[in-house]
Amino acid sequence: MNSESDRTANLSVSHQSHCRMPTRHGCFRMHVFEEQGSGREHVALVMGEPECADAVLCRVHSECLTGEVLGSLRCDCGSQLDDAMHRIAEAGCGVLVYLRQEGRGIGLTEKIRAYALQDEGLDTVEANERLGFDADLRQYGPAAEILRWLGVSRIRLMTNNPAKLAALRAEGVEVARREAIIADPNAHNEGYLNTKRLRMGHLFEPDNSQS
Ligand SMILES: Nc1nc2c(ncn2[C@@H]2O[C@H](COP(=O)(O)OP(=O)(O)OP(=O)(O)O)[C@@H](O)[C@H]2O)c(=O)[nH]1
Ligand SMILES: [Zn+2]
Repeated sequence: MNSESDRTANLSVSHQSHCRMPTRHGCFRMHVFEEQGSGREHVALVMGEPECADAVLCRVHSECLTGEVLGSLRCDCGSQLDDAMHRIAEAGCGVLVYLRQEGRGIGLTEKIRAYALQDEGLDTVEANERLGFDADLRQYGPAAEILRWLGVSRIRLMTNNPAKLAALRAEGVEVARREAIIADPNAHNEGYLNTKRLRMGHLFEPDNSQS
């Protein structure tokens, strides 16, 4: 790992605090980072010694209060988060970066407005556009900085989202491999998952791939 001053030069996130975090998946180290400007508090959950490992198992996950806290079945976020933590614990080493960019970056209020529009028949992309937003406003610079702070440069990324893969690579993270992270569909999220596949290019085949 680089020195503290090397690791914090020109960063838009700054490390705030850390602790031991026992979970039902195992015991992680939890780090909190504050993003300058927005004040968003991003999280990293770390298991093992990822700075010593090659191609660290990694999930970069965006906040979804409804799916993760309330058990909403409108999306697949809750089960993806669970699966990612389980897989990192099974590997004994890995990093979960949890980014506070709710609703693909539009925030909770607007996401719930978008859900209401989806109940009227719009799909998830159309609903964002009707509200005056692009389909996806998320940024992955903070995730790349957090990984660098942790001393992680090469990862195996658990995702189905090729845009996330490309964005992390553009931010300087070396993604050695993509690993699929597929949740079981249900009657409430089938349409959403289809839109992600057809309009947002998400890959839902179980095979892992290089790209
Ligand atoms: N605006 C909006 N955001 C949504 C909607 N459903 C889920 N989200 C948000 O979408 C984000 C998760 O994005 P997903 O597209 O499900 O997954 P991903 O992280 O891009 O891709 P994976 O790595 O494959 O999971 C979270 O921030 C959710 O709050 C929706 O209908 N509208
Ligand atoms: Zn969700």
